[in-house]
Amino acid sequence: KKLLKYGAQYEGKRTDAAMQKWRSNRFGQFIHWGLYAIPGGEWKGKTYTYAAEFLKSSAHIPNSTWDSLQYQFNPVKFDPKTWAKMAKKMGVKYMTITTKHHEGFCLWPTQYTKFNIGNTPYKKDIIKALVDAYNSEGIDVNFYYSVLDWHHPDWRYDIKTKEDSIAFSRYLTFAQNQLKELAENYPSVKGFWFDGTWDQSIKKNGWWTLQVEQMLKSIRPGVVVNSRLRADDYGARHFDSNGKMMGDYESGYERRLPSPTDTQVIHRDWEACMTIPENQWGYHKKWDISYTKTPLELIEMLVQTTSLGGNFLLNFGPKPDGTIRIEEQQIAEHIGNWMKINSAAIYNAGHAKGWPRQDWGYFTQNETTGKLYAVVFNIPISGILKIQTLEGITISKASFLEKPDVPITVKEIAKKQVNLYLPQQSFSEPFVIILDTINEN
Ligand SMILES: C#C[C@@H]1N[C@@H](C)[C@@H](O)[C@H]1O
Repeated sequence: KKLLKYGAQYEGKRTDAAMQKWRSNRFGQFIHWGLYAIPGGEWKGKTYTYAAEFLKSSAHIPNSTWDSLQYQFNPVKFDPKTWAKMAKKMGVKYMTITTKHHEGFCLWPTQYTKFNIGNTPYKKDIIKALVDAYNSEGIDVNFYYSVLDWHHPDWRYDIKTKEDSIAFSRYLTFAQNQLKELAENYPSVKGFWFDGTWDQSIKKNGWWTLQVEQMLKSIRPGVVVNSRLRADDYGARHFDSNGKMMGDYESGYERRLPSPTDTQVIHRDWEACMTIPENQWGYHKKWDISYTKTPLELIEMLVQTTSLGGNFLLNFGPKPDGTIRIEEQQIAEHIGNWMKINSAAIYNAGHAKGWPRQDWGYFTQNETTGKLYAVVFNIPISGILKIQTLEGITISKASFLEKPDVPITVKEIAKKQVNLYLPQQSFSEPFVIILDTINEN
């Protein structure tokens, strides 16, 4: 066991109201928007297949060229209320917006660099507009902030010389000032989602990552900070050198989920962030440049995440004109229609202790009422859902969340073995069954 100054500051899940709200939200919308939306993955007539928000590096574009995109940024069709209403209908309870991505362009009128929305034809504070619009729909807003900054002259990937060290300390002061500005100027912010913290320069400055977390929590008590910010005394990230998670939730699941049987994750708060295309966070002109996930695949990811006690953050990459591309709108609508009927199995729900992943789907359980849900994705040919119950637990009743009056026959066929007999009908969407249980223990 190492003595750490910059390791995990506490163990176990936070139980305060702000964290309970963050946890109960379960389903969030990620938004990646910046100058990279303008070229949309294409440069000088060539299409780049790598992530569109990385086009600057994929196409080896110098800062002088890339940064001049700011003079073209003018999302004339941007209406934050339209985005917020779409998000509300989709059923998200929170949204995480890129205040500054790796390109270093800031969507708020920061006083610490001119490379911001104020110096574009659009001029207006996009962060404030989004915070106000989403909050008025009852949706919490978190800020994504990239510590990695391709634009800033004092950014360093590693600290090799005295000059590096002097420059990088200037950069850390700049970044901390920006974060202070974000925490102070947008008081309703509920969380900070850090990215771009994988380089040696940050690993060698773990002290700064703790200092930033403590600063944010002193300015905004209750604010939630992801594990990805943190490096400890030895440069260990997410988990300190003693294996303890740093920050308030684990944010290592990017474009992947834990395996459905990986019950390690249920012991901590965690979030998976997910792209709809294979690997595009920012807007790419060619939607079909890679596989794009269907609404049903995304709904299953949301349910699988909930069943393992995590949050699911689904990404949208708005167009340079400020509209949401039609493919994303259609997916949002499909998911929203499903959530309208089934959100009881998601909101304030989590891992159903002792009820493992089934071939036909997942269990989730309401954190407050203990109500147990079975979310069915794969109906067996037999039409029988087989459930292995816990010792001393029997299922007394099963009913469809959507149509409670349609009976589902329940039959205990052996000790701890129950059959649910589904009605002979076809289902075109995943559905939720409420399970009433009796505890004979
Ligand atoms: C790599 C990388 C970044 N991390 C994701 C959350 C996106 O911001 C992507 O650009």
